[in-house]
Amino acid sequence: MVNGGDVELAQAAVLGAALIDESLVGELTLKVEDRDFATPKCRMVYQALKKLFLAGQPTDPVTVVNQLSGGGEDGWRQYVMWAMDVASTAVNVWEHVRIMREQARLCRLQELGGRLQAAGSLEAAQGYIAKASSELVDRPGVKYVTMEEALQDFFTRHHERHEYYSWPLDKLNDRLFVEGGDMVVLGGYSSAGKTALALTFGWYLAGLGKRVGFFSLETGYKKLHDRLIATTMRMNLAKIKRSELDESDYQALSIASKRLIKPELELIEAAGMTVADIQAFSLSRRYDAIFIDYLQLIPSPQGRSRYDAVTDVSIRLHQMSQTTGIAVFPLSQLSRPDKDRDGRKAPNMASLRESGQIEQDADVIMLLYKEDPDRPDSRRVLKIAKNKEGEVGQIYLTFDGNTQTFRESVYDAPAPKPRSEPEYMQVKLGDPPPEGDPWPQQGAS
Ligand SMILES: Nc1ncnc2c1ncn2[C@@H]1O[C@H](COP(=O)(O)OP(=O)(O)OP(=O)(O)O)[C@@H](O)[C@H]1O
Repeated sequence: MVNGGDVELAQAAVLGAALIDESLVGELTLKVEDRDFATPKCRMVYQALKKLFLAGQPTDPVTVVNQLSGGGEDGWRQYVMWAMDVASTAVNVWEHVRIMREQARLCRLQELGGRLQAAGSLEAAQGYIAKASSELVDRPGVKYVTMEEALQDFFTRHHERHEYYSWPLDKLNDRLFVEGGDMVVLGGYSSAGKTALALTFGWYLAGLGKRVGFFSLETGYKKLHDRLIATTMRMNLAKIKRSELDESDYQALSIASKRLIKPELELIEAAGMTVADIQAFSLSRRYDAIFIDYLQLIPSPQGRSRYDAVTDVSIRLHQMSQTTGIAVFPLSQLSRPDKDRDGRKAPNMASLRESGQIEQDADVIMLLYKEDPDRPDSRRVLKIAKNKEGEVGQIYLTFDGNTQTFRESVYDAPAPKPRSEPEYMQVKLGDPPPEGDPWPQQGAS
């Protein structure tokens, strides 16, 4: 038999850790089920924590005791204090979760054993044995559905129009079916405008009511916010940078201030953050979508080579999107292509720098590049290079660097390739005139 005192100890250590370190609660709610707590009392505390967390309220000891006791004093305070005492720190919480889960499973098996002993028929005994075997193979976190459950879920899901993430570009709305749990990579060469475009996307999603985190591993929040003001207010970025705003600018900002502070977009200075840090922070801030600028800057413990490190980060980001249900938008640098004869070779998925793993993990890959690499004001091409749920293709965008603003180009086709010299000049001196001379001499019949 599992010792009752030991069982309660591991559970109390887990609950105590969550009470000591509030940032753990999000991850616990995803990884720990109610049934992992064998004791009803511990389960109640866990349910109270979850309820508060999901309602966006604090999960500190005072709030939790209040939630449990409904304002009246009935012993919960002593229990909560004791649990925090048992844990003392949150450092070993995942080891305690493992012990607690094993003990809970053993308790369930022992209970089934008792029922088996008292079974009144062979059929009932077989039922208990089947349950016990599924307890033994059942792994926490493995989700599975039968065809019957899947069909029921299908009807529920498609009864109403499914809401996918929206984009500020109509042509993306036509092609992409992105939802929570997807990983969408935005790749581009340096200065192509990845950050500017990602900020535009993040701002737009936040405006639609999503909670969005923008993790920048390369830029401070002030620079990002200057850009956001330029694009949302259509103000000249250089003017903002030089602090040359005039009276009318301040007036416009003051009129727009409500609109500027409403979106739930947060800018995070994330230099040095690992994927685990980003995940824990995102869960504690309850983000629906996160942008990460940019993937190659995320440190990895698997740092033997750049290839290993980037591969590891990509796998972890993918796991994070899948296990948390957060839509993850990592930005990625591209390696320079060999130019083709026109000097315009477009990037492809192989250009995603340093690891082919990114290509494997992403649900959608968009690549942003200048149509004419030699012109700063060139149109941008947004190439949908991978789209698991829809069509690939490309979209032409104009980019106004002054206001950091992207728009769909009216001319929806590649620009004509420049010719180094007019065709007629390419006829070498001494060659016979081309047939059907398109530039006949004046007066010739
Ligand atoms: N005041 C300005 N006027 C015009 N263009 C500007 C101004 N400030 C920045 N730009 C342009 O805006 C673009 C911003 O690019 P952005 O930083 O978003 O690119 P990126 O792809 O994220 O690059 P990196 O990977 O180097 O961070 C650049 O092309 C830059 O030249």
